[in-house]
Amino acid sequence: MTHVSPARKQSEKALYGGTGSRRITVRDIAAAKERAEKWPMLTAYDAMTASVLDQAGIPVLLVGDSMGNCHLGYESTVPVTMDEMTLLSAAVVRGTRRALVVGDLPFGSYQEGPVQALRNATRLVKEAGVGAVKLEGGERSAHQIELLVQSGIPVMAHIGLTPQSVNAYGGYPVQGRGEEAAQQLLRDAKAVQDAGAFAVVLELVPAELAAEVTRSLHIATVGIGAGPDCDAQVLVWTDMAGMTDGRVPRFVKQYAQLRQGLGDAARAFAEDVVGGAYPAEEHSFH
Ligand SMILES: Nc1nc(=O)c2c([nH]1)NC[C@@H]1CN(c3ccc(C(=O)N[C@@H](CCC(=O)O)C(=O)O)cc3)CN21
Ligand SMILES: CC(C)C(=O)C(=O)O
Ligand SMILES: [Mg+2]
Repeated sequence: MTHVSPARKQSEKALYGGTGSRRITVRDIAAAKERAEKWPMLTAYDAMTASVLDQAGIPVLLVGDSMGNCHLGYESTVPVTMDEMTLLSAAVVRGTRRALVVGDLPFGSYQEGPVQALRNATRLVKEAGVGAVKLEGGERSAHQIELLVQSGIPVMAHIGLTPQSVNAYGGYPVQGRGEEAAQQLLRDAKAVQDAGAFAVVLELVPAELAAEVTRSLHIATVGIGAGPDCDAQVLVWTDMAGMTDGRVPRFVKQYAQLRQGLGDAARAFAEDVVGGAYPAEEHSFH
């Protein structure tokens, strides 16, 4: 007879602040919605940063295609490839023990249709070890979401502002303003829920509309620039920690000034080397 230990049966008490050492799953996300419990999500692009965020108790880490502009030096998320996503997603999985790691499907990796989406999502699950994937689009991506979910791959959807369409928008404008756009957002939200998504990112939509979507869905909403009433909130980690160079979007709150701190450390090291203060006796061997 199979013995199921109490530890294994025990479900996660809270997504943030929970004590469980096993990895968070999409079932824990569903349970948090039942408890009306809010939770945080951050992006991560490498094992070291991911380990810091994991040890801080962040329950869900997104290997965002924002790696394009935040980590790889591209202008936007558009050039990011499946090879890049797979490499960095594997690093984030290796750097974490508890967080659910979600991998973004990059531009061009799912737009051809459900079969292409399944091929690329399967690669992220098998080669990188992610627990779920994310893709952009509401009604327009419902068939992709359906096949992935039917195939056993949990999907986080992403509606409102979908940054992979930056060339069509001509920028990053707020979405869902006006009655017609609001109705479309509600249809998109219902479509991804019906397709089987376990959560949906709402990006850059009016707070009142995001609250209405959150009330009308049984899956979790994850807001970014979508007001305070979503079930969860996500930020790009470099924005949140003050590491991003230059202007950050209005919805960002900076909780540290790592860019300043790292620059200060580099300048102090450089001055010590130039002035002969480093290495000192305690750093030397005889
Ligand atoms: N560092 C970073 N942070 C992000 O949040 C992010 C990325 N990169 N790359 C991918 C997308 C692009 N995102 C963006 C980029 C710019 C704005 C922005 O500046 N929006 C205007 C609103 C304009 C309006 O009022 O219509 C703003 O002032 O916030 C928003 C989201 C969100 N994502
Ligand atoms: C901002 C989040 C939702 C994202 O898609 C990303 O970082 O790529
Ligand atoms: Mg993304």
